[in-house]
Amino acid sequence: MLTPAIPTITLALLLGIVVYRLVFYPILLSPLAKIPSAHWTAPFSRLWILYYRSRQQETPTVHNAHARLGPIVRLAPNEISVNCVDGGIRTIYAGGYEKGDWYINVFNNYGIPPMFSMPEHGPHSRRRRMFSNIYAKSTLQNSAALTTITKTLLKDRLVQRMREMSRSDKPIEFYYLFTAITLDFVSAYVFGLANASRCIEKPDLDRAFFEDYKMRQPYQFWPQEMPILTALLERTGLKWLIVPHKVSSTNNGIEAWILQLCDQAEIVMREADGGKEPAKPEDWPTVYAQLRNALSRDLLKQDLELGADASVQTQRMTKASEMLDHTLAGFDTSSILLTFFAWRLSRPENATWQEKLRKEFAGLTDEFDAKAVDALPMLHAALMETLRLHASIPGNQPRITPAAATLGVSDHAVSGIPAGVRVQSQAWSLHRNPQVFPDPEAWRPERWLESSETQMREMNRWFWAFGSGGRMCVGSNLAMYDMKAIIVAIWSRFETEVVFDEGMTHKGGYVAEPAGKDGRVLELRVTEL
Ligand code: HEM
Repeated sequence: MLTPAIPTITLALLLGIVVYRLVFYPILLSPLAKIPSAHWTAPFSRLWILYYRSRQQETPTVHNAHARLGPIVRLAPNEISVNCVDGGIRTIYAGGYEKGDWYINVFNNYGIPPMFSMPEHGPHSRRRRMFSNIYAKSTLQNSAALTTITKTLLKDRLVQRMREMSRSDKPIEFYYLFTAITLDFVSAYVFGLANASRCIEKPDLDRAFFEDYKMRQPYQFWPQEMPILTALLERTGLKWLIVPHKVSSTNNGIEAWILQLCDQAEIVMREADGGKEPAKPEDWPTVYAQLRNALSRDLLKQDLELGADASVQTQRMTKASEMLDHTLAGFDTSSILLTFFAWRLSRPENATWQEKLRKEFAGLTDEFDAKAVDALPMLHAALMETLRLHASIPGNQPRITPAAATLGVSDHAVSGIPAGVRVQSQAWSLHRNPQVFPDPEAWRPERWLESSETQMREMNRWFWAFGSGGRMCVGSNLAMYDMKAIIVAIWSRFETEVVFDEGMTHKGGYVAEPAGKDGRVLELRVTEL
């Protein structure tokens, strides 16, 4: 008599637990239940936000949710977005919330995480300290090698290339021009000028590489948001159902290329170990060398644990993983930003800004004096305004809450948020707060020149193009250095006007390149002055 009742009771109990866990708790009892939901399904399902993530439309969708519901919104049962400084980015990012698995599921080059995706503080900050000196503003501005790199790349290569192109009377596609020059630039600092890419001299090849590189982006959704399903399909040989083979072969190609650049840099270093420094300082692989020397101090310890050969191989791949990240992060972000800068500057309504900048550049006694370029107020204002409206990483930067977190603006703060909640902020929304940036959709560099001291302080607190805290962009000074140098080189010699700009809206994902239309992005007519 008792036997049939036991499975029924067990089933009822299990059902009860499932209903409690998936419905009652998240909708009514969870501390997150106090947070307004971006969609009515958000308290019990991730499907709504996953849909927008899969279509690279998360950034505008979350932005609209904040505009409707305020600075803290719930995106899914265990996910929230926060759009404020106090109780928001200061608590989460300056407060050192950890990164979780979202980054490592994609940024795991050669199966080894670079510092960008390291989930934990300890290893991350050890690695990060290795780079603080070579990316410091004063190091960059005082580096004779970097000055030579800048002159060679801009004066000898970029300007020459633009001269040839402008003579043909055809408009120039600026997005691909910028991907080429920024890749050449960052790879020259990382690997040395002689070993760096030379894309600006062969832009068609660069375009093919870059299109392949970008083609991978929409597929990052799967490992990042659905890691278990992706791993399962990978194990059963069915991953091609969600990620085409071409994505893996492109990834392998990029990894092979960076490994080759690392091996070339290693030869330079070994020669230097043997007393033969490169004849030209600009050929020194600055970033590679820094990491190599710092890591080699750990080598002895690893030798004991792994055996000498295995540890040499691990170090080789560790260096390649880190260098791949710096090279790709460096050129992708800067080229997006420069493209939006060129667009804004070349539009008829901003013609006066082109004039103002040209006048400012004419006052330079040496266009390659990095300190003087950095101090130009109009250039700085125009770049800051472009970073505000067109941040290259405007999308969510997820972190994981510690236990008993409190988030949100003081009188509406939500406390008792449990550990393990995915929390994120986005530059797109922080940069469009009308109280801080009046008329937020307008490109008005004047706001960085004419605002009161109090207003300027507030603008700087909300400015988040490079993130903040211990995980803030390590290359922000290099980015400002190379973008400013490129702008001066171009607009002190050429005038630009828009021919085609129908593609100049942002994609809505984590990295937000221009959407483009029919393979065209931003075509400008260029006239040499
Ligand atoms: C306009 C140019 C750039 C922008 C807007 C930008 C933006 C950012 C942002 C927002 C982050 C934090 C991302 C997150 O936590 O999800 C980041 C991190 C990073 N960026 Fe940049 N970046 C730029 C240029 C560069 C350059 C030139 C380099 C070259 C070295 C670089 C290397 C890195 C690295 C290695 C990290 C990870 C830092 C860490 O985890 O400690 N970035 N960047």
